[in-house]
Amino acid sequence: MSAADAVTDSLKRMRAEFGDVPGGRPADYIPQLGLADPDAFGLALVSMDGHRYSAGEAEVPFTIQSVSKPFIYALALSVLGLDEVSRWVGAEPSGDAFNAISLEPGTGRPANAMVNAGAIVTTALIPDAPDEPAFERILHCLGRFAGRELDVDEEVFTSEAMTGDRNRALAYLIRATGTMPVDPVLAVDRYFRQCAVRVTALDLATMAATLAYGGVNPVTREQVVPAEVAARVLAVMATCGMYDGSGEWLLRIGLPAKSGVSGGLIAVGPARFGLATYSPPLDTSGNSVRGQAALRALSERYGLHLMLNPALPGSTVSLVTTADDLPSAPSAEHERVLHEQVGVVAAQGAIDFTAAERVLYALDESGPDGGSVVLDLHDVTVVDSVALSMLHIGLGRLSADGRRAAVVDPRGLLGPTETARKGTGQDLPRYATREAAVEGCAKALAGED
Ligand SMILES: NC(=O)CC[C@H](N)C(=O)O
Repeated sequence: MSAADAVTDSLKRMRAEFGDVPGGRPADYIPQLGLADPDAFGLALVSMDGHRYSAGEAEVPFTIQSVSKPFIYALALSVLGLDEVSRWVGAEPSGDAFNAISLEPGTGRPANAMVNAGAIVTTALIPDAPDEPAFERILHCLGRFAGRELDVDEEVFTSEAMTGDRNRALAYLIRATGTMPVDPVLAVDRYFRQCAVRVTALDLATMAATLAYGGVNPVTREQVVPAEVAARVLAVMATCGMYDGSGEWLLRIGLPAKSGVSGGLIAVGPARFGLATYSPPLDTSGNSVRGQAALRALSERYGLHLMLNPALPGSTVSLVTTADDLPSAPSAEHERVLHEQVGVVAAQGAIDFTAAERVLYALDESGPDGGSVVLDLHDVTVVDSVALSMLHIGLGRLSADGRRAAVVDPRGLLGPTETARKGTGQDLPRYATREAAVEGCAKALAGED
């Protein structure tokens, strides 16, 4: 037993609670999928630290089917860029079933890359690399998202190839509108292979977590796609990932998601977690019945809705002071200066745009006008590039207003002094400890007095 088993326990509870939700049946239009065990039910969660939790049949292999679509869209965006991909595939919810003929009037572009029409085109857009044919590239990309080498279930592939006339027809129709980059037969063959790649719920949760973590696989730590690509894929998943049920899903569950006809389902909590379920019985839209029920309950009970972001007061600035908590000074005069004129702002954790605004506001509130302020970054773990330039500009403005600033920056988070100088127009004194910084400010003030 370990403390983190509490997370596993909640997945197990979901499995017990929703394991016999009735309704739905495994897809059988691909005959091989009809053989799936309808009672298999696996759940998995992967955190941004790469911690993996699972319950039930989370390591039972099944074919990825449409859950591959966001990842191949990610590959296409990384290789070709958004503008080029958008010439071929749109990003509007189709409001139609996954296998609908949803082509944009006028251009003939498929509505989005999450429905079959758009996914077939997206797959067809992936070019051969000098050392890797297109399908190998697709397979490797899926494997990097999953953090292990994946393979193709040849039986499912053959089963779909023999019965997939609707997708073949779709591909021909797209070619007729002029938006199919390769031969339709080749495109569909590659797409069927991609759909037949074998994964487990744990793999899918890792793949979802990679999208959540800005394109970095949190288990292997590999940057699989750039952060901007991951963000765009999540945007399309949020609006189009659940086919004609996408709006309702975003409304109620509030997580970018993608389902597949073999019973896989992923949901992404950006910067928080990747979730996946596997349960073959599907509703009429082609989404896993139990998977949806479990994810809905998880989202509601644990407050995971994307738009539900209660701000955490006190999470960035841990101290704003003008006089308290300062070390005693060697002389009475020194102490007076210290207490009256040196403020301290201590920040903690990761500093992004939102956190930087809090820090800058606290700097203004701290200390008297004309006094000094010490910005203590000792407990700050990371400053992103946006926050970095905000801090430099803010500190520069302080000194332009006649307030002396010093920073406690033992790990050099504000960058080399030269960079800081360029940003702030001043030589910002750096100290290793808060005591030294306060002392330094007080001495400087006393010297000026
Ligand atoms: N929604 C899905 O998972 C569909 C994938 C399946 N291979 C098809 O094209 O029909």
